[in-house]
Amino acid sequence: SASQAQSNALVPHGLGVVTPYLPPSICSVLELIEPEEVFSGYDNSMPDTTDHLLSSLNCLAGKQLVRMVKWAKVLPGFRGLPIEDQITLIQYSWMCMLSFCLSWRSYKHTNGQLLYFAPDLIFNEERMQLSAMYDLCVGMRQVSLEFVRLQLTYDEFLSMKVLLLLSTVPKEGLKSQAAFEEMRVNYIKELRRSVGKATNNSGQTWQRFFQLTKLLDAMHDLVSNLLDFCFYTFRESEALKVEFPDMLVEIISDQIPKVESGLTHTLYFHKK
Ligand SMILES: Cc1noc(COc2cccc(F)c2F)c1-c1ccc(CNS(=O)(=O)C2(C)CC2)cc1
Repeated sequence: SASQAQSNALVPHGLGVVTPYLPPSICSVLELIEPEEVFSGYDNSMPDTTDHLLSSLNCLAGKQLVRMVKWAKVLPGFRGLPIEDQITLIQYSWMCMLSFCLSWRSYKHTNGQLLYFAPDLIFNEERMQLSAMYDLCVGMRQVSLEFVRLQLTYDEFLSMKVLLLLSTVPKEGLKSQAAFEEMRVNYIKELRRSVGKATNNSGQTWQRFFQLTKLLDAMHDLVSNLLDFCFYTFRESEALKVEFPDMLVEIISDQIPKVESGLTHTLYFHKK
């Protein structure tokens, strides 16, 4: 059996004492491949204007997307999916992933008080008002405050983030639905392990797992409003003087027709 093979795969070293070889755990790989924080390059000396704020958010999103694609390519199990499915999953989940990472940074750096888009682009109440998406910012801050209430751990965050990558699929199914479902089940197990660690495998484990999967479901409702705002801003970008980097233009142009013709399907953990 695999575990027998594992225990036989003893690694001899200098002292003649052998230690059993154990492959790195999934959560240690997720910690290793997590991208560094990105600076937005926002010119904080300039007065805040709506178009300057939104254009800077877009520039930041473009940089974060480049890192997200690099991250996905080394994400355990993702490379095994057909390239078309890899592209589809990133295209459908990018807003959800960026938002979830925003919530984590806001939780870690500001305890859910501010929206920590980047070290040089932090939204306080005033910038949220000026951004023309106050309600969306408040919604995001609520997610951050939920992380504070739950004292979300890094390992729980990392496995939840992979589950968000694997939560929006084409209605007609992926090219390799079986490979996708196997990967998704593995990361649900990984989340379960992270929750077990966070609760010392007490009776609280299942209650916490329930709360975290409820939180994942809630992300989709917020993100669908964000996407509406995104598509509107994208269509009116000339008139609104909001710049979109090429990376974003490409991904949004592809995504709009699919979302608006109802071709996407979100996998919820709980019934509505
Ligand atoms: C970067 C980045 N870090 O998190 C997020 C997502 O979270 C939110 C983004 C804005 C307001 C919120 F309340 C959010 F929660 C992004 C991000 C930035 C730009 C775009 C595309 N542009 S856009 O039209 O959607 C817009 C938002 C600039 C107006 C998409 C994501």
